[in-house]
Amino acid sequence: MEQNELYPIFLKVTQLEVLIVGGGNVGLEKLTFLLKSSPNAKVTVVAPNFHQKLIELAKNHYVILIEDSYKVSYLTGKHMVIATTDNIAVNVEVYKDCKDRHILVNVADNPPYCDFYMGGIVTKGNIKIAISTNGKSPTLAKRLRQFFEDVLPNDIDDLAKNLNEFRKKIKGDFSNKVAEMNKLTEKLL
Ligand SMILES: C[C@@]1(CC(=O)O)C2=NC(=C\c3[nH]c(c(CCC(=O)O)c3CC(=O)O)Cc3[nH]c(c(CC(=O)O)c3CCC(=O)O)/C=C3\N/C(=C\2)[C@@H](CCC(=O)O)[C@]3(C)CC(=O)O)/[C@H]1CCC(=O)O
Ligand SMILES: NC(=O)c1ccc[n+]([C@@H]2O[C@H](COP(=O)([O-])OP(=O)(O)OC[C@H]3O[C@@H](n4cnc5c(N)ncnc54)[C@H](O)[C@@H]3O)[C@@H](O)[C@H]2O)c1
Repeated sequence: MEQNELYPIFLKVTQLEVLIVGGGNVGLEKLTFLLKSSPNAKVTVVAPNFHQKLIELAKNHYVILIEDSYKVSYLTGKHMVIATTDNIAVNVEVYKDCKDRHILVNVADNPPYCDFYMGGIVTKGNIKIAISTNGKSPTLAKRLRQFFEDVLPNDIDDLAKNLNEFRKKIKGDFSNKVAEMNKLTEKLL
């Protein structure tokens, strides 16, 4: 069976600088899901025109809008870039500029021009699940996200917090804590 070899990491986007190039439908979609997962993410969006809903969304978050066409200088200080313009040549230019500077880049909806994919994301308090279909079906990623949002109980967060409290109370060294935590959670599955 073909295996998904992508390596998921959970980025602290409050202490990273994210740039979105293009502010249309796709830019809005990517920003919406980024902020749904990470409402305090620091994001800059550069485009000559912005979708009205993107302007509204930016107002309530740490999002800076720059009304301009893409220029390489906008990459300065950025860790991660998502290109969403309707101009393929511009998206490829962004991709190449980022590769030259070792900046992680995603050309939305264009898998060969992605260092990383955006995933379907489920958040319940401290618990977060990220879903990838290896780029095979974004629609399936969306459906799986909806499924897990529905079936994961809201009090899963209480469980995480209680286990955190319990761990603090266990006496002994690290290996003793591991053994106690495993014994307590044995029946969870
Ligand atoms: C998960 C999600 C996250 C997000 O966007 O933040 C996401 N796409 C979402 C929705 C969605 N996007 C599209 C449709 C219509 C489906 C269709 O047309 O078939 C729908 C469904 C809908 O809207 O209902 C269009 C589309 N997307 C890609 C292609 C190209 C291709 O498939 O080859 C095309 C066709 C473009 C064209 O026709 O030209 C590619 C990518 N989209 C990814 C992520 C990455 C793979 C993730 C994975 O591994 O599964 C990847 C590879 C790169 C990337 O963009 O990072 C978000 C759901 C969020 C949620 O609901 O939770
Ligand atoms: N709309 C969709 O759901 C969808 C789905 C799949 C693929 N696509 C493709 O994705 C691309 C973008 O689609 P869209 O619907 O977001 O388009 P759009 O027209 O809504 O938005 C394009 C955005 O890119 C900006 N832009 C154009 N040139 C730029 C430049 N030089 N620098 C910075 N920003 C620039 C525009 O100002 C605008 O904000 C298109 O190529 C489209 O074919 C769209």
